[in-house]
Amino acid sequence: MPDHLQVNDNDELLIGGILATDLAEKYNTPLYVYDVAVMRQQMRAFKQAFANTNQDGAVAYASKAFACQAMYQVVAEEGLHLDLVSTGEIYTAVTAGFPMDRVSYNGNNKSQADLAFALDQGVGTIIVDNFVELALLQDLLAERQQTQQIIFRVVPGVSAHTHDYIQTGQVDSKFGFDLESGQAKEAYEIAQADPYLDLLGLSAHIGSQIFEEDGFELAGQRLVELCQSWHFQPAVLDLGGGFGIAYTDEHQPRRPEDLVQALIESVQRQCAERGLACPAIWIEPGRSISGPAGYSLYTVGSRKDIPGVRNYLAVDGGMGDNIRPALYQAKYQAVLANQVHGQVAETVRLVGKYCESGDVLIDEQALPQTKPGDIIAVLNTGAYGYSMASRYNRNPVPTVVFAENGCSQVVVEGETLADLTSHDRAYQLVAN
Ligand SMILES: Cc1ncc(COP(=O)(O)O)c(C=O)c1O
Ligand SMILES: N[C@@H](CCCC[NH3+])C(=O)O
Repeated sequence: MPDHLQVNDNDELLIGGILATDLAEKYNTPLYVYDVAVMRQQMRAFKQAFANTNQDGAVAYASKAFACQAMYQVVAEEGLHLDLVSTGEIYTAVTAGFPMDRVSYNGNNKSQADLAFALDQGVGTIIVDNFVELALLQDLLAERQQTQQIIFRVVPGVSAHTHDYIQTGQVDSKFGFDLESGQAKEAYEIAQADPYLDLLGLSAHIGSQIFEEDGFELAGQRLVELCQSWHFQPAVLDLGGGFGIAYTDEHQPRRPEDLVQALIESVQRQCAERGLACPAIWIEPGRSISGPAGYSLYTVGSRKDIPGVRNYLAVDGGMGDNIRPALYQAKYQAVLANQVHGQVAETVRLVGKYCESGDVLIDEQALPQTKPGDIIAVLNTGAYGYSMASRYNRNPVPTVVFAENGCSQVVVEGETLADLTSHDRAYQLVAN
C-alpha cells in the first residue's frame, strides 16, 4: 500500500482527510479524486533535490499526465514550471492565469498555427523537435521581428532497454533531432545564425515509467558531450521526465526525488570533467507528481461467478476513465473503501461496464466480501487516467475532485447526458 494512504481507526479510506465513501456519495461515481497534499509534497521533494545539490534549475510539471485549470493553479502556487504539448494545454494554462514565461512547449508536430498561438500567448520556451518546425518558427519570428527562447530536443540514442516501457530515447524514434547523422549539429548551426532564435540548450526525454537511473544518466552525459563537441556553453539542459512510480506492492522503486538527485549529481560531474560550467537543469516529471495522488472511486454493481474459472466483479466505470490496463497491460491495485485492510474473502477480476472483453481494470484483485453499492478505490490512477479518458459507449467523462485538509471541491465538472449530445447536429443534407 502507498505510504500516503490514509486510513482511519474504522479501517476506512480517507482522501485529503475525507472519507472516500462520503466523497462517492456527494459527487457520485465513477469519480476521480486527487489528494492535493500528496502532489504538493512531491513537487516540493523535487525542488528539494535541486536545493540539496545546490543546483539551479526548474521542475516543469508535464501536464499531459493530468491537466486542468486547478492543477495549473497548484503548480503555479508551488513555483513550478509547466511542460505543455498542445494548444489545448496552452489555452488551459492561459485561462488558469499561469505565468506563461514559465511554460515550455514540447511536441513533434507543431503546425504553423500552433506555433503562432504559442507566440501570441507568450510561451517562455519552445522545445523545437525537427527541421520543419524550425523553419516555420524562423519565418514567424522574422515576420514578427521577435526573439524566442528555444531548446532543441535531441535523441540521445539511449534505449531504456532493461525495461519494457514506453521508450522515446532510442535512435528509431519519431521525436527529436538525431545525433549520429548530424541533424542536431545542423540545427545548432541554423540557430546560431538566426538573430531571432535564442538557443538556451538541449533536451532529451528517454521514456516513461522508468525506475533505474542509468538510462537517464547516459542521456545526460550525451547532452553534455554534445555541447562540449560544439564548444557550446548551454544555459539549460533539460533532462525530461519519466520517473517511475509504484502502481502495486510488487513495485519498490527508488523515490523519484532520489533518482533526480542522483541524475543532477551525475550531470554536475559530467560538466566538471568536460570543463563546462554546469548549466541550469530542467526536469519534466508528470506521472510522479499526479499519479500517486489520484484515486478512482467506483460503485460495485453486478457480478458473474464462473465455478472453477473465476469471479468477475463489475464497477460503474472502466476503460473509458482508465485506458491504461487495456492499452499497456498496466497493473493497478484496489481497496474496498470501508474495509481497507479487511479480511480477504475472494480474488476477483475487476471489470468495467464497457462493451469490450478487454475492459478489465485489474486482472486479479483480492478483496473482502463485497455487495452492490460498495465503493471500490483503485489506487495511483492520477496520471494518464482523466487525461486519456474517452466517451466510449457514450459514457460521460467523470467528475474530478480535489481534496485537501478535510475540504473537497469539484475542479472539473463531470459530463452530463446533455453534454454528450451538445455537439451533435441533426443531419439535413442541403444542396450547395
Ligand atoms: C517530452 C516529455 N516530457 C515529459 C514527459 C512526462 O513523462 P512522465 O509522466 O513519465 O514523467 C513525457 C512523457 O513521457 C514526455 O514525452
Ligand atoms: N500515456 C502513457 C505514457 C506516455 C507518456 C507521454 N510521453 C502512460 O500512461 O503510461
